[in-house]
Amino acid sequence: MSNPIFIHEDQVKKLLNWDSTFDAVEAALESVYNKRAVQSPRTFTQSTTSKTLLLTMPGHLDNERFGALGCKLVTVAPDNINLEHPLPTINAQILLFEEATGILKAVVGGTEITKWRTAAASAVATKHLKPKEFQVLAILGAGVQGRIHAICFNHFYDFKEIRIWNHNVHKAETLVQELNQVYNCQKFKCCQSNEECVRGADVVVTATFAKSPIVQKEWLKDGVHINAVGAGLVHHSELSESIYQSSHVYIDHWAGAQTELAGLGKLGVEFKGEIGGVITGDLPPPPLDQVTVFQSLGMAAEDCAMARLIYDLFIQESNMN
Ligand SMILES: NC(=O)c1ccc[n+]([C@@H]2O[C@H](COP(=O)([O-])OP(=O)(O)OC[C@H]3O[C@@H](n4cnc5c(N)ncnc54)[C@H](O)[C@@H]3O)[C@@H](O)[C@H]2O)c1
Ligand SMILES: O=C(O)[C@@H]1CCCCN1
Repeated sequence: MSNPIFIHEDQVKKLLNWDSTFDAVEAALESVYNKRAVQSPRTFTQSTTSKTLLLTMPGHLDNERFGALGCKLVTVAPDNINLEHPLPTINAQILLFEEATGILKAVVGGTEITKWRTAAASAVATKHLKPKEFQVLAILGAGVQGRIHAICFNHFYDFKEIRIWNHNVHKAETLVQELNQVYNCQKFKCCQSNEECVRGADVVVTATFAKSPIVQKEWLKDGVHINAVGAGLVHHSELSESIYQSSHVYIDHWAGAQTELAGLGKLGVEFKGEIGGVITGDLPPPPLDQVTVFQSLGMAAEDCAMARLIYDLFIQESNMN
């Protein structure tokens, strides 16, 4: 019996690319809708001696290119950001099993994967819910997810302006400076307020730990698409109740939404369906002038698909050397 291989974060980073990530995440979302994926409910274990939360996310995906049996172990430690030498808030590992024997075949660094697949899920949802060209992107939150969404959406779209706001403005300023330098442009702009950031935007991304709404309905342009990323058991409050009640809200998976977004159900919010149904064409996207929301929770199937992708690329590369 061979030992599992370890694919470390720095190796994962070198193997990741946006187009394959997009394909893997799209396949995962579609497979969940088509019942070709199994995702047992994720568990949440709260440390009693710190703010750290440990989640287990088991899943199986039946897909020729991205099929896998795995489990992501992921921690959320919001105070990591305040350390003298800040660490990422979200850290993960993905265990990948041989399907027939159940033997552990790889431990794949899951922190970069979590970053990339979450931004890619927003890009997949945006593409299918609003198939058109955009001018202005607004990103609320300049943390790990805010940054990777800016990079991902800049890769897939030709935005004229990408605005970034953070409740601690200095962080948004630093990120904007970095991105304008990396891409040798001036399209990244720092906003002093969330309202200034959102007004007139065609696409909005919320990626914060906000515990009260940071986007109000009256700021929204007709036909805007919102990717609400910071959500889950802990809170689901980045958008005002009236946005949830008046727009077309899609989710990544029903089972997760029923438990982790039960609060929205109690407010009378009706989800239009899983984004996978829009990908397959079973659910037609709403008219382009309607406000759409992709309420992202994150799924084990996405992580399994990504771990399989990275595993295959790693083996391919090892065989060439
Ligand atoms: N849907 C998914 O699949 C998925 C995946 C990963 C992360 N997330 C969620 O995305 C969010 C951001 O994660 P991250 O990794 O970027 O974290 P991060 O710590 O790197 O960034 C969080 C940002 O939110 C800001 N923030 C903190 N408290 C705030 C508040 N009260 N109001 C407004 N802004 C506030 C911080 O200044 C920081 O810039 C979290 O809610 C996380 O749970 C979702
Ligand atoms: O789907 C995920 O991987 C993350 C884990 C942390 C909480 C939010 N969702």
